[in-house]
Amino acid sequence: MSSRPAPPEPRPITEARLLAMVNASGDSFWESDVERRFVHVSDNMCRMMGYPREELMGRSVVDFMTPEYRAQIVLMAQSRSQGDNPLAHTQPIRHEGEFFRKDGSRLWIETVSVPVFDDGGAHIGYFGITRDVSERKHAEHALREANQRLEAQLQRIHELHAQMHEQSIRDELTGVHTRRHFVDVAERELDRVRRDGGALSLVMIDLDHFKMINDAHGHLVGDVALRAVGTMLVATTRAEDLACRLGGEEFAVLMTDTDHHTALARAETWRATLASTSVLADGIVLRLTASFGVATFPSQADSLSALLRLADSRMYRAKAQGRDSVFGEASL
Ligand SMILES: Nc1nc2c(ncn2[C@@H]2O[C@H](COP(=O)(O)OP(=O)(O)OP(=O)(O)O)[C@@H](O)[C@H]2O)c(=O)[nH]1
Repeated sequence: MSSRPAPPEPRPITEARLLAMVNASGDSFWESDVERRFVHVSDNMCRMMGYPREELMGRSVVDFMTPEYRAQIVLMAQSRSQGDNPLAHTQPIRHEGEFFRKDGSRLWIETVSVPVFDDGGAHIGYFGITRDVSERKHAEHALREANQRLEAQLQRIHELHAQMHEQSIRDELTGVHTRRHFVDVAERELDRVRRDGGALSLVMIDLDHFKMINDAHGHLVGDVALRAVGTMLVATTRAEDLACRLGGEEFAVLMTDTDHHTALARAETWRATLASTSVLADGIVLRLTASFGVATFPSQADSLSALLRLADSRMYRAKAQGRDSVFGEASL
């Protein structure tokens, strides 16, 4: 039977072995006086900084910091000295920043430092462990950049989405809204009036003798005229109004919170504007007029279809009485 080997003798830790252990950890170790001038730097510290030991000894750790890092350290020192915690100066502090290496390159490091006191309790300097965190910092930077790119792409997608939506509800030729969008919004607005009270009005607009323009000058000239009407409506309607092209040379404007009297006056303004404006198309000067029918919800019609029918019939009354005019209830 073999006897068990005797247990090893406990070894007291010596400074040399302690340093070997610190070096084996891969971290860098240093000690400074109260002015933060190095009084000891480990092999790893020299390697990491790219300096021979003799060029580091006696220099202040602050000399190697980038200006941003220095500013951060000054701020930290200020906030610690302003604090009322008497233990503040005995606590370890952790900070991150960039050092300049001997070859001028920058190195991201993380440092934990603690104040050092002599046996009599006098503050004699600092002890620090410093670690190269460049890889993590570069990864964080790359991640931040990737996030920023992603956010920019998302923003662009939102913009395109909004642009596509805007295009889908706009009539391509005239720039006013499409009939479908008009019906959606109008139904919602009628519901709102049913719920909250008030009134809204609809103006139906039909260009006069438009066929003659097409026949005399061609469809493209007719298109220019339609575009001019659209531009005039977009420019002269309020943000809360909804101008649309119902089809062909027929337009409509839905006016929220507008009584019949006001709607008639607004329609008269559009009639006069159109009649006094010349449109230049392909070298031809066109004079346009239109007939307007005005109807108001809920006093004159109880649904959207009834409102459209009433405005349409009044628009035909305006045509019948000689065109270039506005017809509404007050005209009866
Ligand atoms: N250029 C062009 N013409 C269009 C468009 N849509 C409809 N039209 C024309 O608009 C004209 C409408 O004519 P009509 O409905 O007879 O009415 P009008 O000539 O305006 O006469 P009144 O309405 O009675 O004053 C037709 O010639 C259609 O071809 C379009 O998108 N572009």
